[in-house]
Amino acid sequence: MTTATSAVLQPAPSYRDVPPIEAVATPSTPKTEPARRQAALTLEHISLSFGGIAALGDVSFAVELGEIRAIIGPNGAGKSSLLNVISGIYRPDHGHIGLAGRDFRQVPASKLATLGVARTFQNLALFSGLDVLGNVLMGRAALRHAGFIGQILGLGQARREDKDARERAERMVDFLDLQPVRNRPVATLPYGLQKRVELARALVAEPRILLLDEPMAGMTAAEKTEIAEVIRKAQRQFDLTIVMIEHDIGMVMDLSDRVVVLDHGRLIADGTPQAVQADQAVIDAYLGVAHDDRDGA
Ligand SMILES: Nc1ncnc2c1ncn2[C@@H]1O[C@H](COP(=O)(O)OP(=O)(O)OP(=O)(O)O)[C@@H](O)[C@H]1O
Repeated sequence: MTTATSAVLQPAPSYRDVPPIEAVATPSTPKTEPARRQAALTLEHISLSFGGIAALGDVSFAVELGEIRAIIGPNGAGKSSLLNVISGIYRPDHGHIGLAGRDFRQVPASKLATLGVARTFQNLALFSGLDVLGNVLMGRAALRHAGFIGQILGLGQARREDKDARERAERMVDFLDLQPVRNRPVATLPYGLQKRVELARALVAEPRILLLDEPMAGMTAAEKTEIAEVIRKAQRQFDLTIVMIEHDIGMVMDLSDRVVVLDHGRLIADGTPQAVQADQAVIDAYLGVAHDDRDGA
C-alpha cells in the first residue's frame, strides 16, 4: 500500500449510453436509488472453500457498467478464486452471481462468450504454434454458429463466419498495433507483446465485461505503462466493464474507478482508490497485522 501514495488518479469515466443490462435486484444494487448506475455484475454472499480452507467468505459487491474495478489483496487473499467464480470455473458453496440480466449459482463457463464475458489469464494461455492473427482468430471460435461439419466442408454459413471473423481479427490486430507482427509465431514475441495478443484475443469476442488476471505480471515498467494505456483505450473504445486482478498497486490506483480489497477471503474494503489506500484495515492487511475479527474467516 505504501507504494501507492504517489499514484495519480484518473477521473472516473462519464456515463456512456451503452445498451443496459438489466440489473439483478440485490440489497447492494437497489434499482430505486437514482444516483447508482446499473450493475454489469453482482456478487452476492459468495463463499468457496477447498477442503478445510475457506478461499472466499461471504463476498458481496456490484460492478457498475463501464467501470474499471480492481480486485487487490495480499497473496492467498482469494482474488483468483473470485475471478474463477465469476468466469464459471468454480461453483461457489454459497451465493449468486448476477450477469447479463441473469442470476447464476454457477456461471456456465462454456457460455461465457455468449454472455458477453471474456478473460485473460495470469499465465499466458496462447497457442504457441499459431501466429498472432491465428491466436486472435481463436477468440471468435466460441461465437461461431456453423457446425463442425459445415466448417470442414466450407459451407455457406461457415464461409461467411470465417470471413467475418478474419475481418474482426484484423481490425483488432490493428487496434492493438500488432500489425507489424501479425504473421509471427507468438512464441517468438517478447512477453509484453504476447500479453497484448492475449488481450486482442479476448477483445475480438466483443465482450461487455473483460476479466483481466494480472495483466501486468512479469512486465517491465515501460511495458506496464504501455499496457495500461491499451486497457484504457479499449475500455473507452468498446464501452467495456473491466474487472482486473493486479499486484502493481500504483497501476491499480492509476487505472481503477473503484477497488475491492480481499484479505483471508473476506472483503475488507470497496471504494475509490483514494478511500481504499487510506483505509486502516487495508493498510493493516498489507502490513500483515492480525485482527481478532478476521480470525474466524
Ligand atoms: N484449487 C485449489 N485447491 C486448494 N486450495 C486452493 C485452490 N485454489 C486456491 N486455494 C487456496 O485458497 C486460498 C485463496 O487462493 P487464491 O489463489 O484465490 O488467492 P490469490 O489472492 O489469488 O493469491 P495470489 O495473489 O497468491 O495469486 C489460498 O489459501 C489458496 O491456497
